[in-house]
Amino acid sequence: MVYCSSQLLSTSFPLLNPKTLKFDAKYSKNWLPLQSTEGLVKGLYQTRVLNLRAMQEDKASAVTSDGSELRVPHVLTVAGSDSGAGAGIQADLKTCAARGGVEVVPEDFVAEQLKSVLSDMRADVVKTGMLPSTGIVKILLHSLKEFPVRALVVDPVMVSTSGDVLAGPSILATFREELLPMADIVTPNLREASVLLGGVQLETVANMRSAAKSIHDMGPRNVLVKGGDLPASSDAVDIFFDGQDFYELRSSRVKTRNTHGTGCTLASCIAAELAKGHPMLSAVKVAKRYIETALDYSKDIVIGSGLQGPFDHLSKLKRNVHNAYVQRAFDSGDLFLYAVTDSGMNKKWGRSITDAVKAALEGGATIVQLREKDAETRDFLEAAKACLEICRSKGVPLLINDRVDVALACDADGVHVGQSDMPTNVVRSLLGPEKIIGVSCKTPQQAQQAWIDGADYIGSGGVYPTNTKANNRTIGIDGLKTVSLASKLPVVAIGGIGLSNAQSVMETGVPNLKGVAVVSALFDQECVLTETKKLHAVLMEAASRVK
Ligand SMILES: Cc1ncc(COP(=O)(O)OP(=O)(O)O)c(N)n1
Ligand SMILES: Cc1ncsc1CCOP(=O)(O)O
Ligand SMILES: [Mg+2]
Repeated sequence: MVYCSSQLLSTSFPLLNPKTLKFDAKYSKNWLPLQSTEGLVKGLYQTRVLNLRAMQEDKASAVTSDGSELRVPHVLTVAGSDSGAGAGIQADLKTCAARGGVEVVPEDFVAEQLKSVLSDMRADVVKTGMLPSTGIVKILLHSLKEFPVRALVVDPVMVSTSGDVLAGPSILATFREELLPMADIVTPNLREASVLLGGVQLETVANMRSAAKSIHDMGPRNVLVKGGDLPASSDAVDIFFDGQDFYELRSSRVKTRNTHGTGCTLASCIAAELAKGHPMLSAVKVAKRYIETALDYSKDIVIGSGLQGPFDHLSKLKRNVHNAYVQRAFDSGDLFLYAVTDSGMNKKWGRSITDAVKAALEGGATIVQLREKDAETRDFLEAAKACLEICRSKGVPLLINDRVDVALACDADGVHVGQSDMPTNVVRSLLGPEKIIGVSCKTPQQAQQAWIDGADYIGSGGVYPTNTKANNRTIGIDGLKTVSLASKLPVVAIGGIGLSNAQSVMETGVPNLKGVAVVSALFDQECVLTETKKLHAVLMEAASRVK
């Protein structure tokens, strides 16, 4: 058992040549001063070249030009070292580098180092991996009581993905009685869940659900039972339980031997997302998608000759090395006033797409979709790039309707697809874990499938008859309710919605109905700005009544 003693907390993609990847003090010359221009600070935030000494001097934060403090998300992991660099601290480091996070604990002063790091650098999240003795667990718990953090992520590493037993039974009682009650999330694989529960057989998804419930009874706020080893399952199914609801998280099983370190990586990714301030369920979903994407990206690489090989944590960074934009996480509140453009309507009123989008944003649109059915691909792409710049300047997500190719080409925030468009799971695999994907659903079955396929929200309608989409079946308020109740995904209502009926839509009383998507009510109008402002006011009024 070794604790990594590197001085460097994290690294950045300019340094991430896999052949030369080292965590070495010599990289400190790459340190960019934290007290600098906002642009540089943002660049730093994105590239995360963090040097321990500088971090200590600057208290892990910087001041932007508007005087606000910029906190650097910080994950401290306390885990074992894997000399093969696929699991343990090495997997944690690479995951945090890929997802944006920081960490390391020196070797022989566990208690002192925990104290010095937690007291001085204000870690947001602590993630644990292999903890070899009750002594170390107790030191950790003592430090966390003295210096509380926002979240504790416990990967109860007792049995590796390869089946090796990594922590003896002596530690089990301490895990159950002391560590788990402190955890915000615990992420056992099937074997670990079984060990925690005294050796019960876990062979089905139903078994995993009851295991998640029983482990939750031991005290952690959330439990993720990972079903990667579930026999006879074509999907990789995990069960997330937050004490109230169960969520079945599915991803396609990537056929590869390179699964070494997936457990560490998943927990590290959850920690990194929590450190960035994302809610638990969204952190877990992003982490699962990140694993799926990274496994798929590196399924064919051959490293070593063992039964399992490591995968490539930094695949996404390598693909997007020139792309400095860091997309913020999707928030269901973004669906509140969803503006969907229509090239025909803009032409009719003699305005460009960009002017239409600018006006909608000024009027209070909270998300924009470019639905340009008649546009030539090249024109669509140019318009999308221009609109994306406008939307990003306002912090509003921009989605592309139907055209995954256009979304990829301009790096849009996401895509909306319908039942006859590209399948959602394929869109997810093309866009990666972070992009926003919306799916049109008219039935409960479609809504359930949307969740399974990795959608972020559902668009449901037409709630009322519409002239905008030909031959569109109207499902009414009752249809909207049925679809919404069939899913935990947030829902936006669409179809024939405008000033006269938006309030009744919002007052349907379904908790996951988060807003309305409108085309003609905004864009088949003389003044987009005025109409958007009016609709915004109606929605605000409806929201205040619902509260
Ligand atoms: C938010 C939102 N919901 C539903 C749709 C409709 O999508 P689809 O069924 O694919 O039909 P087209 O819009 O492509 O004609 C949507 N675009 N947006
Ligand atoms: C794209 C779409 N999908 C279902 S209804 C609809 C059209 C909505 O347009 P409008 O808001 O003008 O009724
Ligand atoms: Mg479509």
